[in-house]
Amino acid sequence: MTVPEVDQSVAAEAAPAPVGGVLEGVQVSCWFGARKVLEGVDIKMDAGVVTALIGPSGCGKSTFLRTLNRMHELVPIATLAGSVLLDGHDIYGAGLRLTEVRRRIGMVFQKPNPFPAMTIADNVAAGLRLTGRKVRDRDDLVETSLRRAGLWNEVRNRLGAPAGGLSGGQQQRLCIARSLAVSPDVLLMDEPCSALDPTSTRRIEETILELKDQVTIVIVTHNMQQAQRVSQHCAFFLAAEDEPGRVIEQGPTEQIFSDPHDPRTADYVNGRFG
Ligand SMILES: Nc1ncnc2c1ncn2[C@@H]1O[C@H](COP(=O)(O)OP(=O)(O)OP(=O)(O)O)[C@@H](O)[C@H]1O
Repeated sequence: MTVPEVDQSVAAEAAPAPVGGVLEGVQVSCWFGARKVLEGVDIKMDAGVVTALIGPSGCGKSTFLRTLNRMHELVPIATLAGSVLLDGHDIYGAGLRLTEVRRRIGMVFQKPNPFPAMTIADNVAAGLRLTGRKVRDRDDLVETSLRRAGLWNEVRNRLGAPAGGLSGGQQQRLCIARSLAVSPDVLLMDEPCSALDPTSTRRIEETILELKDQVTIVIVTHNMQQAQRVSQHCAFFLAAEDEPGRVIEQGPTEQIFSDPHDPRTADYVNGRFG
């Protein structure tokens, strides 16, 4: 029996275009007080692509991530140069309000941070209140968001129970659902699995891959296997002694891991330091 060939052009046409924002850091430099910690970072984070930020501790990955939804400025001594564009509009410019920036560019943190005494359903809807959004069918939004975060089947019968009763991995997926409920264009994830066991980690990674074409994802990770499993674009950050961090190399994840151009990238991805 012959196996029919797949017409790639038809398959490509049939696949829906990825949804999500295009986020671009342009010559981003950061300071804490007089200390410069990041130098001239240029990274384009495309829709339909998971971008991984990798590099040893202290090289500025989280700082860069926090510039991407204006969380960097929450630190009183923090300053920034350069620009961050969301679909071509500067998120630091006058045209975009801060609440709109934070709605369109969500963040998931290292440690799951649901409101523990609040119900599971209320946690999902909490972002609506914070961003001043109204929805016609709250129950539908709760279900859709939990489904997108891969948590629905596990919690559908206890939506009124407190979120504090969920496992760590479930709490992290609840936080992802809470972020998704306000329809962000971009989801920033700062080591989202570092507090989780391997099974929960795999579940989050599956969720990331399921969401890839629905929202642009940028993830900071120390786990090289994770970067390879979930990302398609990868940027390697490094800070030399007493120097600010910078991007040494970036490109398709496969190339960064199999054929890095810079010997420092090769040393890092092969575990020779960091
Ligand atoms: N709130 C802050 N005040 C002063 N310095 C800070 C602050 N946050 C970060 N830094 C400094 O900025 C530099 C970059 O830190 P950052 O957390 O961005 O690095 P990182 O690559 O994300 O590290 P890790 O992988 O350990 O999280 C470090 O030298 C750090 O000490």
